[in-house]
Amino acid sequence: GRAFSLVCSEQTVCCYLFPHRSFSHVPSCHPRYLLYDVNPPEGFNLRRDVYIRMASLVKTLRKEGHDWVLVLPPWGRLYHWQSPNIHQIRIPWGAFFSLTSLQANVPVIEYEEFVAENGGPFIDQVLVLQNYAEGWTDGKWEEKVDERPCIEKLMYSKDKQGYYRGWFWGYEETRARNVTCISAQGHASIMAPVLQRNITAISVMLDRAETLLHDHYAGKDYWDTRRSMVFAKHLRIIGDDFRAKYLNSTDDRDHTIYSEDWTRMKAKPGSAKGGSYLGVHLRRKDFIWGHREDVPSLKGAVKKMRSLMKKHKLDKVFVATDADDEELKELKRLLPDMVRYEPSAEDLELFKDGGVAIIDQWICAHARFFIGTSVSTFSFRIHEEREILGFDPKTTYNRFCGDNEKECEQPTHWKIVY
Ligand SMILES: C[C@@H]1O[C@H](OP(=O)(O)OP(=O)(O)OC[C@H]2O[C@@H](n3cnc4c(=O)[nH]c(N)nc43)[C@H](O)[C@@H]2O)[C@@H](O)[C@H](O)[C@@H]1O
Repeated sequence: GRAFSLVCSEQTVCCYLFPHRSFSHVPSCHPRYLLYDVNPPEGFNLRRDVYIRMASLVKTLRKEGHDWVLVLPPWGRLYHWQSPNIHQIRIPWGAFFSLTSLQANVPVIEYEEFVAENGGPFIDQVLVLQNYAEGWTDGKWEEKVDERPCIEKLMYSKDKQGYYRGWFWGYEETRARNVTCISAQGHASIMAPVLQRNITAISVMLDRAETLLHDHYAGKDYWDTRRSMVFAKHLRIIGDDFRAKYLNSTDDRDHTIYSEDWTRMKAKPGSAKGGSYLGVHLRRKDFIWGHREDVPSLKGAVKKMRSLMKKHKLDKVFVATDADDEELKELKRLLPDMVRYEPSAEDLELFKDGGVAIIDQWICAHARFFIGTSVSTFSFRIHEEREILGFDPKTTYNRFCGDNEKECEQPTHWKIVY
């Protein structure tokens, strides 16, 4: 009321007295926190894509002069991370990515830092994003966002104290003060006015954040964020050692010098030569269960690998795959000379399934020639990594074709915008 307005006429006094409140008539005392989560079945590499959308939203909010910080959603409970007996929840981003690199793009903090700064595990407002129940009106696409009744059953429930409990990345003590549903159709930054209007909430979480589209796919902002997603150094070292030991590949020899500081990394397209091996990402499991037309049989894939090795005069092949034991046995029989990164039990425990996936991606990214799997985001992230390293696009944007696929369209080349 009026008393507040009088005391709070100056920002310093106001923030000292009421550190956790925002006021419309003075600049915010506190940064505001944007948290987010993604639909549970989505995998690691699609989640990396959603991060780019959220970073873009935070940039938009900050451009408008508001102090927002992005809170990194801890990794865990991923459907594809099935290695038994290892603890795979509440994994901080620092286990997989270089935090200083991320921070050079947009202010980010780990979830546990948020809890410490925020004075407890409370999220003021959860907005569950959903589509419009009525679909597109008149079949016309338009950007819009509105508070609407929840279409699906809420994954949050109210406790006795009136707080909402939910998954919250495996942090059982985390609670939300309020949960509402929002129908949203459009790019990530359509949320900016909604977040700004809702001025009393210091922390806002967008659930089902994948509902929002990229602000500008493959534009400068996209690439800045993508380039800032530098893999954690301890994982790159494992990948580099493996390359040197089993694939005779080093950065000096193969012209893949990497700068820790991504803002200085600007390799000329075609400058990278890559190690003298064929890099392969062969996605199996849920990609073959549906008998998809664009995914090859093991026999078909091996035939293609052999022909590429011959064509590019490569005597080694490195294979990254999520094939199950039975398929792996078959693959070893068909391709006895393939090289794979197979972590020891200790390494798996240390790096987890996510770290092992990154090591596989890093090794594929340094191959002289790469071939991946149709529409797999795992393969797409390798394309981007190779683009950053400066490979000729011809050696990167390749995918396997299904055994009976008629029109086997190859992946699109997305050039970096610096
Ligand atoms: C059908 C869709 O497929 C999408 O998968 P897709 O884009 O390939 O790629 P991702 O979103 O990364 O999900 C696939 C996951 O499977 C494991 N995986 C796949 N290939 C490899 C590999 O070569 N090496 C290692 N170490 N691990 C691999 C890894 O955990 C990876 O994150 C999913 O994101 C969606 O949830 C959905 O299931």
